Amino acid sequence: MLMIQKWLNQHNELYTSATRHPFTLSIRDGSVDLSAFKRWLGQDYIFVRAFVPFVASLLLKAWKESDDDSDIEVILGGMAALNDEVSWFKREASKWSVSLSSTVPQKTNLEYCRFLESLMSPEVDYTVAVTAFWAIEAVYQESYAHCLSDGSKTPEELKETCQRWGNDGFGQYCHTLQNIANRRLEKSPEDIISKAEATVMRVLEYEVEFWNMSRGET
Ligand SMILES: Cc1ncc(CNC=O)c(N)n1
Repeated sequence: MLMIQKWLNQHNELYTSATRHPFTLSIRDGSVDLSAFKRWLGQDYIFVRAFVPFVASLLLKAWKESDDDSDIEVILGGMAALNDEVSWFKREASKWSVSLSSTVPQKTNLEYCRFLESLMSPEVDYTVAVTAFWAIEAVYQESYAHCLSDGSKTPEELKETCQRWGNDGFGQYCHTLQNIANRRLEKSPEDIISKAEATVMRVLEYEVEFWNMSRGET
């Protein structure tokens, strides 16, 4: 069995808490509190700005370490999507009257961004970093695709947000990332596999906490 599938089975509870979080479930059933959505929007813009240099560092690792040239193209495609995403956040924030310049990063966000920064170190193996990248993207893909699936009552004004990460193209892209990660993991020694697994767990925990921020209790 492929490594990522094995981990998802083993850590199914954690994976489900990230991909079926009360915040995204509330979008899906239409009960979402719009102030929670706005809080998420402001915080996620800050996260995405830190995510760009992480992906740049991953591109550098792929160029130095990858055994397959097409990895670079996949990651570069992810970068291009982020360029578009940054513009989208600005437009969306103005639509919802969220001031991005006065949004203060919450503790969880700062911690998640610091964790990303730790993964940018040249000491971190390409296999570990690309596996983390897959996990970060996959949580959003699964969470938002669920908001568009059969029986969802997602409010019209939130459908574009769900489409951004829930569309089929993004799903295909996540699948490609998963294939890259599995290919690398198959060829990796035990210590790298353990590090990658622990990193995926950390990502999932941070993603749960990130959704929790939408509650605005802190
Ligand atoms: C906290 C978090 N995790 C994953 C993503 C999705 N990747 C890029 O947009 C995101 N925007 N925010």
